[in-house]
Amino acid sequence: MDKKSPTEVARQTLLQLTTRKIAPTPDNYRKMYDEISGVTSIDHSLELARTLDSVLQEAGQKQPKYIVAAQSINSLITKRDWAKLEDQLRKLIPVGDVDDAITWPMVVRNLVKQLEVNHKGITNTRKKEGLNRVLTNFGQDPDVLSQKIHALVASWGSGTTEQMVDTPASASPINTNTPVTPAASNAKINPEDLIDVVIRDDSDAIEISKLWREMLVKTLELVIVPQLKSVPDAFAKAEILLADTKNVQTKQHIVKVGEHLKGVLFSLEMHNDSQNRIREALLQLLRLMLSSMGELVVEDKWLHGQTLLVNDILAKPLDIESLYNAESSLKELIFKQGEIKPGLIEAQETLKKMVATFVERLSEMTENTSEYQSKIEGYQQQIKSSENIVEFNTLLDNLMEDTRTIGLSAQRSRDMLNETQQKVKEAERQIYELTVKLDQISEVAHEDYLTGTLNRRGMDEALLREFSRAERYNIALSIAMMDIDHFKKINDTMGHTTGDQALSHLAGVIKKSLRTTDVIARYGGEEFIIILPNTEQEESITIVTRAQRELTKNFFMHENKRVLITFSAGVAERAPGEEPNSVIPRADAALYQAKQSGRNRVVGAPPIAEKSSSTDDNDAENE
Ligand SMILES: Nc1nc2c(ncn2[C@@H]2O[C@H](COP(=O)(O)OP(=O)(O)OP(=O)(O)O)[C@@H](O)[C@H]2O)c(=O)[nH]1
Repeated sequence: MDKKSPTEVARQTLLQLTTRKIAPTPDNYRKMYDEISGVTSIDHSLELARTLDSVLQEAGQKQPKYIVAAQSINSLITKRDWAKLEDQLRKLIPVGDVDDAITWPMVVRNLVKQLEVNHKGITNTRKKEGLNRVLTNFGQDPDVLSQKIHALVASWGSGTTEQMVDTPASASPINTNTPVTPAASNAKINPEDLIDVVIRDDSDAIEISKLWREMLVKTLELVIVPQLKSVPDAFAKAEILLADTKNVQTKQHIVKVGEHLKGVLFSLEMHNDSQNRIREALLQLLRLMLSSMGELVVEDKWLHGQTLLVNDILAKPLDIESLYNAESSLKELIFKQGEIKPGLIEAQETLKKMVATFVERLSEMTENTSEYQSKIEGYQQQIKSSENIVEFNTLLDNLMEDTRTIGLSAQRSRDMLNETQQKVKEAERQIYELTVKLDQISEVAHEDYLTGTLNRRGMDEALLREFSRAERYNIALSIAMMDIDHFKKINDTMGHTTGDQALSHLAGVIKKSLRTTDVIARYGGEEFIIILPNTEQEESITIVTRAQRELTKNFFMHENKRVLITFSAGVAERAPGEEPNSVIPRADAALYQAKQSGRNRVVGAPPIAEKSSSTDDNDAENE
C-alpha cells in the first residue's frame, strides 16, 4: 500500500466518514484515519482510563465506594460512553453551588441541635433509632450518609416521620444540587424562620452564634443577675457567668458556660421559690394580724381606716396600682394623725396637771379648815378656863382674826377651784375635738373620688361612730340632707362634665364652710348628707344656712360666666336612742318640704317627740 501523505489521509478520512454517514466525532475520525493510513494510533482514552483507575483504587483503600466507581468508570471509558462517564464523575465529585451543598460540619451541627430540640410526635428514642438505621444502611458512603442524615433531621423539623429515610428503598434519591431542607419539605415554613435548623455555612454560623450569645448576655444582665442581688453567693456566680458568656470563644467554653448557667438557673429557681413562699407567709401573717386587730383595737378607732384599707387590698388579687394608692392614702393618714396626735397628748397632759392642781387645792382647803378647826378647839378650851375679861377679849380678837384669814383662804381656794374647773372643761373640749378629727381622718380611704367628700361606705362608718359617741356622751347630734336645686338643668344645658365640676365645686365650698368636726358625705348623685356632732337642730340650721350663703358668694364659673348653684336642705336632730335609719328619713322629709316651699332653703324636721305624740293623738282619734 502506497504511503499516503497525512494531508491525503485526512482528506480521504473525511470523505469516507461522509460517504458512510458516520458522525465526525474525534473518536470516529481517529478510527477512520487509522483504517485508511493502515496504522494504529495511540488510544489516549485508555491511558486516561488507567490513570483514573489507579487514583480511584488508591482512594478506595479508605473509601470502598471509589473501588466500585473505578470499575464502572473503566467500563464506560472502554465503551466510550462519555455522557454516562460525565454523570458518574459528577456523582463522585459533587459539583454545583457551594451554598447549596450539604457539608458534614453543617450536618453534624444541625443533628446535635435537633437532637436536643423537642419535636412534636417524635421521641428521642425514635430519633436515635432512625439515626441508627441510616448509619447502618448508608455508613459505607459518607456523602450519601451526610445527605441521608440531613434528610432525616429535616424530617424531624418538618414534623414528618423518619419513615422516608428508613431504608435505602424508601429513601428517595436525593439530588445533590437540591438538598432536602425543612424549608423544602414543608412549604408552610418560612425559610427565614429556619436559621436555627439549617446553618448554611460558617459565616452564617458565626453570625447566628453571635446573636444567641448577645441574647444570653442580655437575659443574664437584665433578668437573671438583678434577681439574685439579695443572694450574695448566687449573685457573684451569676456575674462571673455573665463575664464568661461575653468572652465565650470556643466550643469547650460554651459547654462550660452551659454547665455554669444550669447552676445559676437552679439558684434562681430556688431563690424565686423561697421569695414566693415568703410573700405568701407574709400575706398570711398580715391577714391574721388584721383579723385579730379588729378585736385588739376596739377602742382605737384611729386604726380602723388603715385596717379596712389593707383588708380591702388583701381581699383582691394583688396589683401594684392598688398597692401604690393604698400606700399614698396611708401616708396621708399617718401624716395627718401625726400632726394631730401631739396636740391631743399635750391636751391630755394639761388636763392631768389641772386635775392634780384641783386635788392639791382641795387638800389645802381641807388642811386650812382642819387647822382652823383645831384652833377653834384651842380657843374653846381657853375660853372655858379663862377668868379674865381682858384675856377673854384678846382671845376673841384672835378668834375673829383667824376666822377672817380662813375665810379669805377659803375664798381664794374656791376661786382657784372654779378657774381650774373651767380649764379642765376647755381641755376636755379640745380633746373631744381632736379625737373626732382623728376618727374622721381615719376615713380618708373612703372618699368619693369626684367630690372629695366621704363615699357611702365612709358615711356609714361615720354615722355609726358619731351616733354611738352621741349616745355614750349623751350629747346632741344632727343630720342635714341636702340636694342641689335644678341640677338636671345644669347637666342638660352645660353638659355632664360641667355638671361633675359643679358638684365638686359645691362640695368644696360647703366643706370649707363647715366646722372641722362636721362630716360631709355623698349620699348619692347630687344628694349629700352632713353629720353635725354635738350640735342641736337650731344651730345645725344656722350652719347649713351659712353654707348656702357661702355658695352664693363663691360662684361656679363656666366658660367665664358665673353660674349660681343653690341647694335645699332638711335638718333633723337625733333623739336619745334614735338610730340613723330613723333620723335620715326625718331629715329627708324636711328636705322635701324645703323643695316644695321654693328651694334654696333649709327646713328643720319636727322633733321626734312631737311627731310621736301627734301620731299618738291620731291613734287616739282613730280609737
Ligand atoms: N353631672 C352629674 N350629674 C349627676 C350626677 N349624679 C346625678 N346627676 C344628675 O342630677 C340630676 C338630678 O335631677 P333631678 O332628680 O330631676 O333633680 P333636679 O334637676 O336637681 O331638680 P330638683 O332636685 O327638684 O331641684 C339628674 O339629671 C342626674 O343625671 C353626677 O355624678 N354627675
